[in-house]
Amino acid sequence: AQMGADVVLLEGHKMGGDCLNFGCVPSKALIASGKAAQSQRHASQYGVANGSGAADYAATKDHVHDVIAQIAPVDSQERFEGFGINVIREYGCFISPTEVQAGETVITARRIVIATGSSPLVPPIPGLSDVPFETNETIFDLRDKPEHLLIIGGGPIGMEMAQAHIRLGCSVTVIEGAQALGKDDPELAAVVLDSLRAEGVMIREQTKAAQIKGAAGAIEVISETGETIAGTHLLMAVGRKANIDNLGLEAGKIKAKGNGIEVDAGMRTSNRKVYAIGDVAGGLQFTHVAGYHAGVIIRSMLFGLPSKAKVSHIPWATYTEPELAQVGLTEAQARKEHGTALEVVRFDYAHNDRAIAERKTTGFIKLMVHKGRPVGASIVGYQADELINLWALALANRMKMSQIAAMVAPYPTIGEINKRAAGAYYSPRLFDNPKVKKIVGLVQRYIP
Ligand SMILES: Cc1cc2nc3c(=O)[nH]c(=O)nc-3n(C[C@H](O)[C@H](O)[C@H](O)COP(=O)(O)OP(=O)(O)OC[C@H]3O[C@@H](n4cnc5c(N)ncnc54)[C@H](O)[C@@H]3O)c2cc1C
Ligand SMILES: NC(=O)c1ccc[n+]([C@@H]2O[C@H](COP(=O)([O-])OP(=O)(O)OC[C@H]3O[C@@H](n4cnc5c(N)ncnc54)[C@H](O)[C@@H]3O)[C@@H](O)[C@H]2O)c1
Repeated sequence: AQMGADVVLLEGHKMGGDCLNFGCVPSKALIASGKAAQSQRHASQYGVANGSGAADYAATKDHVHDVIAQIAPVDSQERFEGFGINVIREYGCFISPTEVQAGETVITARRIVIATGSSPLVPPIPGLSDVPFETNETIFDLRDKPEHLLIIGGGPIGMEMAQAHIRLGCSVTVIEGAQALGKDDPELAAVVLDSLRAEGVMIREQTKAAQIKGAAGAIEVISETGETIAGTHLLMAVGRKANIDNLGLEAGKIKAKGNGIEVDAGMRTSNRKVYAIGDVAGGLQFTHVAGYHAGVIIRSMLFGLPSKAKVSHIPWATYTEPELAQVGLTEAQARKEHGTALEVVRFDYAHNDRAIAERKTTGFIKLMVHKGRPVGASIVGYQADELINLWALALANRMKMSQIAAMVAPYPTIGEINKRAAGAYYSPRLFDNPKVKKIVGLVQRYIP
C-alpha cells in the first residue's frame, strides 16, 4: 500500500496474528517474568542477598497482556487503514481462482497472498479429547498456577515454556517422543537441557505419549512403553498445523502439500496469481521468515522482478537460558556437504571477560568454515540470540572470515566472542605456521 498498490487485508481473528497474541510476544514476556524470579534467587553470587523469587502467576499474565497491548498498535486495524488499506475483519475463502469471499464481500484481485499462519497441532492421541489441555492459544490466559505442568513436546515451545514455568514455581515434566530441541545441533542442545534439568525440569526423551487419562487437576500421560507420568495440567506443544481448512483451495485451484500450501522458489502457488508465505507455506515457521517471504514477493508482485526465497541464511533462536541459536549449516550438515574441506572452530564463553564478570560462562560458539567463508554458526550461551545476528549478516552476504576478523569489538562485550571465534580460525594459520616464523625471523634480522 505504501508503494501505491490497492490492498485489501482480511483478518478473521486478532490483528497481529499468532506472534503477537499467542506466540513470540507472550512467550518472551513470560520468559522475562521467569528470568526476574530466577535472578532474585541467584543474587548472592553478585554480593546481593538472595530473594525468594516468589511469583504471582496471575500477575505474570497481567504483565504478558500489558506487553501485548504495548505492541498491538503497530499491528492494529487503525494503523493499516492509515496506510489506505481496506481492512475487513472476516475469514477469507476462495470462490474462484481470482475471487475471495469474506463475509458478504467478494473481492476480485490481480494478486492474492495467503498468509493464514498455523495452529497448534492436536494429534489424535487416545483420551486427549476427554481431558482439559492447554495450547499456545490458551496458556497465556491461564491465571491459576499449575502445580505440576506436563508438557508433551520438547521443541522450542515446550522448552521455553518449561523453563518459564519452573522459574515461576511450578513443577514441570517434558515428555518428548524423540530428542528434545531435536532441530538444533545435539551438542549445543545438550547444554540447554542440562541447564533446565539443573533447575529441576524433568525431561523425558524417547518417551512418546500414547494415551492420556484423567480430569482437571489430575492428568496422566501414558507412554508407548506403558509408563504413567502424572501432573495437574497439560500443555500440548507437538508442532503446528497449517491453516488451510476452509480456505476454498480447490475453488482457487491451489494445491496443498504436506504441512502447507505448495509453493515454488518465488513463493507462488499452483495458481500463478496466488502466493503463500509464512507458516502456511510449510517451511521454517518463524516470524522473521514470514517477514522475509513478504519482502521476496513484494519484489515480484509490485515490480515484476524475479525473486526467490532462500533458507541458507535464515537464523533462529530458542529463548531459554542459556539461549540457543543457529544460522546456516550445523556441524553435521556441513560435514556432509563439505567433507574434509570443512573447518570447525570453537570459542568458549569461559574465556570472555564480560561473561566472567556477569557469571554467565556456560556455553560456546561453533563456526563451520569452508574455503575461508562461514557456512554455519551455532551458539549456546548468554545472549546467543543476539550474537547470531553477526553470522546472519555474514552468511546473507557471503562474507569472508577475514572481514569478521577485521572488525574491532568494544571490550568487554559478549560480542567479542564472535571476533575471538574468527580469531580462532586464524590462530593456527599464524601461530603454528613455520613459514610465518621464518618470515618474522628474517624481518627481525634485516629491518633496522
Ligand atoms: C508459543 C510460540 C512462540 C513462538 N515464538 C517465536 C519466536 O520467538 N520467534 C519467531 O520468529 N517465531 C516464533 N513463533 C512462530 C511465529 O509465531 C510464527 O512463525 C508466525 O506467527 C507466523 O506468521 P504468519 O504471518 O505466517 O502467521 P500468523 O501470525 O499465524 O498470522 C496468520 C493470521 O491469519 C489469520 N487467518 C487465518 N485464516 C484466515 C482466513 N481464512 N482469512 C483471514 N484471516 C485468516 C489468523 O487469524 C492470523 O491472525 C512462535 C510460535 C508460538 C506458537
Ligand atoms: N524461539 C522461537 O523462535 C520459537 C519458539 C516457539 C515456537 N517456535 C516455532 O513454532 C514451531 C512449533 O513449535 P513446537 O515446539 O510446537 O514444535 P516442534 O515441531 O519444534 O517440536 C515438537 C516436538 O514434539 C515431539 N512430539 C510429537 N508428538 C509427540 C508425542 N506423541 N509424544 C511426545 N512427543 C511428541 C516431537 O518429537 C518434537 O520434538 C517451531 O518449529 C518454531 O518454528 C519458534
